[in-house]
Amino acid sequence: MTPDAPADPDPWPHAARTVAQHAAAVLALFDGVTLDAQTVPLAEAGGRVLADDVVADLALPPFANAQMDGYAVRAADLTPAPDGVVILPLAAAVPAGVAPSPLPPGTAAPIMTGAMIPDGADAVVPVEESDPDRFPDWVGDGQPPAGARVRFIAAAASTATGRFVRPAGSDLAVGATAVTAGTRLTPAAVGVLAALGRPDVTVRRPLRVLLYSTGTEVVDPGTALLPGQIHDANSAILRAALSACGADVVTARLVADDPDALLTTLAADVRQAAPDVVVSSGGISRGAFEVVKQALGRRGVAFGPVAMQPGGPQGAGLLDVDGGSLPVPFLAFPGNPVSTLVSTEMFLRPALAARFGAPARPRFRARLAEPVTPLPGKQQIRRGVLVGDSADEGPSVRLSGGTSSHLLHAAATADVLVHLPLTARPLPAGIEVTVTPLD
Ligand SMILES: Nc1nc2c(c(=O)[nH]1)N[C@H]1C(S)=C(S)[C@@H](COP(=O)(O)OP(=O)(O)OC[C@H]3O[C@@H](n4cnc5c(N)ncnc54)[C@H](O)[C@@H]3O)O[C@H]1N2
Ligand code: MOO
Repeated sequence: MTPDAPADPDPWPHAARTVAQHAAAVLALFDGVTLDAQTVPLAEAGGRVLADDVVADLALPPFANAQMDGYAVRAADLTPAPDGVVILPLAAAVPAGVAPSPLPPGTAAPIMTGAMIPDGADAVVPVEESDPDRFPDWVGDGQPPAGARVRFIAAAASTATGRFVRPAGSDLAVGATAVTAGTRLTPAAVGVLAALGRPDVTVRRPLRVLLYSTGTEVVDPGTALLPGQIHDANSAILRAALSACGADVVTARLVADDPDALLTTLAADVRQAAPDVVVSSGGISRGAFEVVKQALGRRGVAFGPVAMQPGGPQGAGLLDVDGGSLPVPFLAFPGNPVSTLVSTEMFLRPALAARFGAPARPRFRARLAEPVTPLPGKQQIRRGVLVGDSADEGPSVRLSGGTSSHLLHAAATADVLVHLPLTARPLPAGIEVTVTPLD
């Protein structure tokens, strides 16, 4: 197969896209991608995206229960003697996990946290408000000896109806939407589904991703380097980021700077692995061996500059490997590792968050700990370490490493991406900038 694209195919219609324009173009690539629903055991559902609303068919809590270890009472029975003390005869103890007998009027039943409130009771007096402030020994066996009584201290007399009672449905009512379709299942959301008694849950299947790291010089970690070779860092970066986004890398390859071979392999992989998106790194700038650009420039993928640093060269489009029958979103990131990392955070993750429920990065403000002069005409994304977070002034950020996109180790020591404003003016220390976490 001979690629029919010239070495440097037409760039974007605009000279350079803005970050927002390219982000919108990347997002639009996913318009035709839908992820079917699949049922998975709840134990495997954390982080997945819920396919359908889950409606509560059980109230949470399912029954009124005690919020404290103490005594189930009728609040109206706590009429104090002149010295403020209340004494009540004791009824059978109520452990958690049983259906108790109704509470005889004028009595108090020892009750444990989570145990069902007996019919007739409407409040719980904590054991600390009895004298002595612990349960009598017989409570472990359940039945009170004849004449057993509890003496409450004066504070207990102010017990109102409902005190330390958790009503049925006070967390979630029957018929309410427990978790909404499209929600990424957090530990708490999985917990709610478990509390509702769901052993499994219907979620969206993961996005299928094909990864291509390009460059004749790039070899797998674990391989001894020959002169001129480097290890493939980009596949590791992309795999980790995609995994955090809930996507599956179905195939990953290292491909040499041979456009014919790349096209042949890519066509076979697209047919076989049926990816939802292909992400490549390298081979897209202005050299003589730009394998991705040369192979795909006339196959639906456009290449050109984005006014961003790092990550200036970009490629994106609907890849056409089979005469248009299998258009697949294709994102071509630049080869420098920090460029791949920043491109992932600026374009891929936001699109996956918007379309498929991947976790979006929160944005927050931090003050520059040092002055910095941005690159004119480009949205510069630096790497930074948060230093100090005063209650009055919020966090500060110190830049980690220089601007160059080969400085991967400096990026690995950073907490955040630092989004410098689009200005050529020097930025003094103390000015606020937007940062996004990098974990
Ligand atoms: N004359 C020009 N040269 C370059 C320009 C330009 O505008 N004019 N842009 C520069 C910028 S900015 C970037 S970024 C790079 C992008 O180049 P490519 O996308 O073509 O990437 P490569 O040339 O293949 O590689 C760049 C660099 O990254 C290393 N690399 C590649 N793949 C990996 C990998 N998987 N793991 C680790 N490192 C990798 C590669 O060895 C190169 O050092 O172009 C500039 N040049
Ligand atoms: O824009 Mo390149 O991505 O700086 O290194």
